[in-house]
Amino acid sequence: MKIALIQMDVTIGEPDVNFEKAHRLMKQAMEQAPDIIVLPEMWNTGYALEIAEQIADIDGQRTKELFSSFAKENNVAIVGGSVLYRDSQSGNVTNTMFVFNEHGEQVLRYDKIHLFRLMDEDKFLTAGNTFGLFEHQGETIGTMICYDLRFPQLSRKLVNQGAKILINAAQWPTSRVDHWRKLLVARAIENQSFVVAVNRCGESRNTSFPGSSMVIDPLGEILLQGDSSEQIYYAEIDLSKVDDTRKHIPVLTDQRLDLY
Ligand SMILES: NC(=O)CCC(=O)C(=O)O
Repeated sequence: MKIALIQMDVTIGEPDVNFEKAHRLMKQAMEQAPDIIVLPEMWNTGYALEIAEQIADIDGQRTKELFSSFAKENNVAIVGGSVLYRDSQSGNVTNTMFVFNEHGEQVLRYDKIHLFRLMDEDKFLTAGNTFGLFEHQGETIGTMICYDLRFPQLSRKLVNQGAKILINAAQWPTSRVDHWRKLLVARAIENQSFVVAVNRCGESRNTSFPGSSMVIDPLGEILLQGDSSEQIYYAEIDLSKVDDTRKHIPVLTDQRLDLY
């Protein structure tokens, strides 16, 4: 399975600029014919949460149109990072990931379940209540958005439901990049899963973002470590490595779910 990681800079509060860029980078990513494209967190607007009502994608219309047509035309699945989304009925604003399969069909909507207070998400956004899981080429993939990474219970839940790859889409600042790297490796080792993590790069409102997108294998080996520039990275994933690792040390089988 070949995965393209789109590590993009995001222009805060400017959906038109970000849509144009995401589309351009997605087209560029197709030059190496990936099976899946992954975008970072809230790539449509950045954290301009105080004007969320004006700039959020209403009912995800624009995002869904782009992903559906692109996926179908290019025969590629899209894990759409996340977008700032506004529901036209309830008015609720969410940090929402859409996944489209290679036929252009939506296969997942996941609203971030852990809102990050340090960046005021709790003041402006509504948290989701469901999990990020979808099937691709007969395999189960689990998804998380940024801060979700700090909750090992969530990734274990996704893995217990069959995930062999955990994807995290993020806007994780440079000041805590050390946590980012260590937690990603920990999630891969403890769950004996591939971890594919796509972070934004660049700077917004005096906060810098390190890029540092990563791909880690089920033994915790780092297969890809991004730098801080706008880039598309590629990783080939051999899922038999997950089965081999889980056979060698059967952590999932040995869980005491009767006790915890
Ligand atoms: N966008 C986020 O959820 C950021 C999470 C973060 O920075 C962290 O330290 O956790």
